[in-house]
Amino acid sequence: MQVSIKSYAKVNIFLKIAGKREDYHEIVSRFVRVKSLYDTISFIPKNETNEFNLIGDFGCKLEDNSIYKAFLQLRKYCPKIDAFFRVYSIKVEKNIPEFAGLGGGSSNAAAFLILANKHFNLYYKKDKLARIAAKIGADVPFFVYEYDSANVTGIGEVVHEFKEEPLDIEVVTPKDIKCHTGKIFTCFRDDFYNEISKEKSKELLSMSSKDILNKLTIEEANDLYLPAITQYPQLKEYAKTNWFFSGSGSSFFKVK
Ligand SMILES: C[C@](O)(CO)[C@H](O)COP(=O)(O)OP(=O)(O)OC[C@H]1O[C@@H](n2ccc(N)nc2=O)[C@H](O)[C@@H]1O
Ligand SMILES: Nc1ncnc2c1ncn2[C@@H]1O[C@H](COP(=O)(O)OP(=O)(O)OP(=O)(O)O)[C@@H](O)[C@H]1O
Repeated sequence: MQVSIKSYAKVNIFLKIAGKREDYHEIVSRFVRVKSLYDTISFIPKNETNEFNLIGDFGCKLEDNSIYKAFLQLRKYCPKIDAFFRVYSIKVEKNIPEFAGLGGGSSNAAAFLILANKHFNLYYKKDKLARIAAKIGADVPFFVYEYDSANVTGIGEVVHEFKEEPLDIEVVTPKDIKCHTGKIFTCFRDDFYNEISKEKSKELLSMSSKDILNKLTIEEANDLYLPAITQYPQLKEYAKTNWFFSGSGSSFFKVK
């Protein structure tokens, strides 16, 4: 029986804004998993609390943890998991930095859903898991599909695999800069708002990640880069030739 799973980080090869939806923004993006950077999530048969018990180095309260949110969502469909997680704990070996644009929290939630789906023999198809995932966070459906590379649109709920050669990605995360996604989107909305055209979206979604990175500058590839350096000017010290910016930051990446 499988009791542990790798929970990979992602980078956004490009990230453009296509519109607004209530407090959120619709995105057009290529997500690529970083195979060298992952957390490990395990179900372990020891829990002295008789409550849901999450062990790991997190910077947030249990109620805010994406894994706990995933548990609450899944429990609606499968109440028996409640009794199981009073006896078992969830242990997370955390390597993906937080507030880094690498989707760590979202990846952990998806990994929990995938592992639970196997462990409890639920046989939920990916589309059903992705619908549950969308209730937890914008980036969670991408991670549920386990694609190495995918085009992601809507608020993150539309995920299509993009078949391309595997990419070896190097990531640098500034240690002292924690980028708050909401703050950066607000800055984008107030001072940088611009929507990508349908033609440009189509073009980018059809290009390989390597071609996109050869063609675009860091500012062109990621609409959140200028708002991010406006909010966190220290980021500029990390901007180097041929490096790109992931999500709402703070991580930079390049393809090796
Ligand atoms: C920008 C990306 O990193 C791209 O991968 C993600 O879409 C961000 O996803 P995330 O960190 O899971 O973001 P959330 O925690 O859901 O949202 C934090 C805040 O960012 C803003 N937000 C987030 C995602 C989105 N598509 N539009 C937004 O405007 C919202 O104000 C939201 O309240
Ligand atoms: N399982 C988790 N692992 C890491 N952070 C989590 C988790 N659950 C909730 N969080 C919280 O989510 C917030 C953002 O962290 P996270 O690493 O998910 O996002 P991020 O680096 O901004 O990624 P992205 O913007 O690409 O989604 C922080 O407040 C963090 O404490």
